[in-house]
Amino acid sequence: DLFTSIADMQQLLETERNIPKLLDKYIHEEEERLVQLKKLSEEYSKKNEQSIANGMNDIVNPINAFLLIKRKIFDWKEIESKMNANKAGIHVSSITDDNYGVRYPTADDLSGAAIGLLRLQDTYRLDTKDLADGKIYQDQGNYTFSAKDCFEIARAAYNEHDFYHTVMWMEEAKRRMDDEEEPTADMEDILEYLAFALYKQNNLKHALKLTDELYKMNPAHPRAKGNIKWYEDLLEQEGVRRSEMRKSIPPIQNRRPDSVLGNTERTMYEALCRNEVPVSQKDISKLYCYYKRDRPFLIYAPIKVEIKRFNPLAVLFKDVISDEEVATIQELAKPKLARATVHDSVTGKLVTATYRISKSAWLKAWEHEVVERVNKRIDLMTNLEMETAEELQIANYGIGGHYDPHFDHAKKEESKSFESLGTGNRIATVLFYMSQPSHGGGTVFTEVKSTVLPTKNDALFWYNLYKQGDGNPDTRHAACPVLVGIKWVSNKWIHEKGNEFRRPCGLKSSDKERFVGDLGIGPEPRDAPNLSPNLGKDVWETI
Ligand SMILES: O=C(O)CCC(=O)C(=O)O
Ligand SMILES: [Fe+2]
Repeated sequence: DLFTSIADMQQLLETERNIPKLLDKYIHEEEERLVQLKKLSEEYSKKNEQSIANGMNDIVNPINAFLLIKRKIFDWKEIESKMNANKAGIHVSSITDDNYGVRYPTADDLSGAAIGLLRLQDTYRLDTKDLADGKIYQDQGNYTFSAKDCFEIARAAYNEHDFYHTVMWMEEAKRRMDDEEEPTADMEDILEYLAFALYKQNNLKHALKLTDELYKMNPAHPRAKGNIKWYEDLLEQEGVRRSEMRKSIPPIQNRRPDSVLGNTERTMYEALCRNEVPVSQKDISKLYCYYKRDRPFLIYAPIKVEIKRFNPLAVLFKDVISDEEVATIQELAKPKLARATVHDSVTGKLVTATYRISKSAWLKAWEHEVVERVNKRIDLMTNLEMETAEELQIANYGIGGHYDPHFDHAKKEESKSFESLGTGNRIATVLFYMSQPSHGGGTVFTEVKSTVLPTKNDALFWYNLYKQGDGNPDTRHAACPVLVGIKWVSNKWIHEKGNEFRRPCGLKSSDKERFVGDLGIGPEPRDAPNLSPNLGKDVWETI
């Protein structure tokens, strides 16, 4: 599953660069082999001339006949092995082998990329023709789709029983075919698939019309005639008279399936991803920024905090990871990137799922000083315990890569999820943005309707659990599919254990912080320098 990460795609480009070299080597070897074969052929024809000159003598004499047969066998063996000694296999496998840096894409990768593209189309409401013209919003790409490309996308949808997109893309393939001087796709295939998808949408008359067209185009088509009869029979069963079957044909009405349209969370997720959900001025007016200075180290190097929303509190730590640190972390993660997994809520085991498409890797503090440094910084940012936190997780999202709405914490009924860690539930999440995709890839909160667009070098933070310990359902969130650009993030999931004094318990779910590090005893940083009461009163004067 190459399509799950951009990092792998970049490696694929590297591999691509090696292909001409490899081809040249192969051609050279083949040329040598052909020279040898040519020599053999010349020797052979010389021998032939001789036996013709000898005439019947060679055959009627038993000794000669024996020698002739023997020679033929051995001569031929040599020729045969030279002919078969084509080294293509070795060269091909060196490109397609898993161990050649990166796996070469397969048909599955192509359909995965196609499905990713369809997800983008739905989420960002992209027009099929625009997309096929290589246009995404204002960005005009360098490439356009041929009829065949559209056909392949439609076929990927068809294989997923997604007839809504099958119709959309087969129609586009058909339109493009009409404009192509040298047709890239097969109109008969398009018509057959399109007809079947329309039948699945209960548009039988239109399916019949297209199949009639197919039959007219090629009366010898292996299935056209049978399909016509099949569609006619189905129409008959619906009570349509034969004389009516080809009249008042309904137009193609391609609506997104109700299963999607009726899903309010999905609809909200997509609207948030498009950043279309307005936030009230009243809510915005309560937000503010402050310098976090409540730790001795931070008095000299305060952290800039931007409160993004309250209830649940979500903040953005500004400029908390440098470009160099990001680059180091990416390099450390690249060789380890593997398709992201999720906890199976029943077994607690890690499994892959279509609702989370990205590649991820875990980095341990001892692997590099940068990782250790970042972990220490998270302590300063959040005031929470790092000993019991999970290792740093690095994620890289590819075409259409996303993570559907979910909770980071385990719900009550999922008690197994973090059992093996023995550190309790995920009390809070830190999400570093290590790149800035130019379109899409936001982090959205579906219950409280907030969108946060990634800003490189910043880290988003929120508490998943109430101070009282229960999971906060308002933290439900998702990663929007990346539309244009690359999305790299790092996650740090902080656990309950060890935070008993760092984040003291509350009694009710309404007991909550107003800002990060709020112990309920100091003034709010909006009104006062954010100095910890534990630092002593005269600290401010000393700096
Ligand atoms: O990448 C994002 O924006 C969010 C990722 C996320 O929610 C997760 O990995 O749990
Ligand atoms: Fe998450």
